[in-house]
Amino acid sequence: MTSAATEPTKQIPVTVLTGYLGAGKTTLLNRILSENHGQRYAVIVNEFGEIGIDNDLLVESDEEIFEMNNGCICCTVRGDLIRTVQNLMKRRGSFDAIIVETTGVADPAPVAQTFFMDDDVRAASRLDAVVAVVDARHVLQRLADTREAEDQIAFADVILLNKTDLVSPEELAAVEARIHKINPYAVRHRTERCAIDIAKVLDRGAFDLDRILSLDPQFLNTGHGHDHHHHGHDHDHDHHHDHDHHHHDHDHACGPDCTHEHHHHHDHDHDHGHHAHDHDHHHDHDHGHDHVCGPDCDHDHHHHDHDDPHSVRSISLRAGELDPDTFFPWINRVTQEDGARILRLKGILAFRDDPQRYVLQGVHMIVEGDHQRDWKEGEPHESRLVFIGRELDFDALKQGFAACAV
Ligand SMILES: Nc1nc2c(ncn2[C@@H]2O[C@H](COP(=O)(O)OP(=O)(O)OP(=O)(O)O)[C@@H](O)[C@H]2O)c(=O)[nH]1
Repeated sequence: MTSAATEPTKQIPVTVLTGYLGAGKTTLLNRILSENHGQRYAVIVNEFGEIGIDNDLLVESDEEIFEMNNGCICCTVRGDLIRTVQNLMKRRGSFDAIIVETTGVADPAPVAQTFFMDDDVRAASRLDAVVAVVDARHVLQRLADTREAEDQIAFADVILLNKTDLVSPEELAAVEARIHKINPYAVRHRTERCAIDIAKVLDRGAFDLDRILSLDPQFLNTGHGHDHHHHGHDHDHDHHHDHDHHHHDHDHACGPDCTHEHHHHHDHDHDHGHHAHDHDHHHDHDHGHDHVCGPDCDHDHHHHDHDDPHSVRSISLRAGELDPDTFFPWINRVTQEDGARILRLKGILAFRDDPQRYVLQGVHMIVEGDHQRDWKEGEPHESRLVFIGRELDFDALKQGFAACAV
């Protein structure tokens, strides 16, 4: 094990975990956190959507989890990420490696760039690999209707072709061929539920700056536009947004009317060795739909243009206890009828007379759920459900969910 005390100049390896919504990033992270590998990881998670469900879906572990909960990744990820990493660097020696889980709709390039932009961060850390988890079942669809899915694959050093159980061998071969065409350089592994030897994912020393510069000559050039159109592949995407990530400064602040909430890292109490993940979110969660920056916000909203009905948006619903006899028929109907538009759904649910928390997860029409753990003493029996998708009927979802409350 490495510690800053013995090797002060050792750079901390950073793994950036990417992959589209629902591909299996959290599943992989949970494997990493559960495995007995003798390493200590600092994990930074960033999620799309306002209520901190992802953190609740992580296994309880000794690891420290820093959550950057920004509904709109394009606004704040880099400033927040730099601050988070800078803070981490002050406590070097208490962990061996950093894992950054990006939100499913993120282009991984700005996240990776962060580790080259800031001098302190660059001196203290080294980008080890960009690992992309790919949903074998849905990836062809995603490549057709988003550009982030392709960016994620193009930037990856290691690709886990996951959910192999949901496709036929022929479909799998077609998906592999497509991925190879986008990125012939990445090491590919086929996985089911991200089952893989962790050594194949972490500490690979795989990030290849030369290759990235050939994809994106501006990668290190933080003052200029970040032009992704260099992949040299024959994709026919309609690039309707301009990828000028670099207009942001590192430390930009939103305008006075911006309703974003910043600084959401919950530094899980480290003094007790084992952290009670009490998820004490000190930000209020009263957002309804995705918040929108104010008129003075100078951010580029290319990732999700809030006015574009086709862009990816999320809604967070809350209720108390639910009646399972109403809820399950409703959610089945919603996912069957609207499944095509639902990129992702996640819920932590309280059912009437049920001593356990129930976790519900879905990607399009595939939905699964299970009890997670007992409700803790004094923990409010609250239900939270997040939908992320395109052209969702927010009012209908709201009403439908409300009707399931006891
Ligand atoms: N059938 C099947 N389901 C899987 C596999 N891997 C993950 N899942 C399920 O797919 C859903 C999404 O997995 P997550 O690990 O939460 O995906 P994610 O990429 O973290 O999702 P976001 O954070 O929302 O982007 C969950 O219900 C998983 O249980 C797999 O190999 N096969």
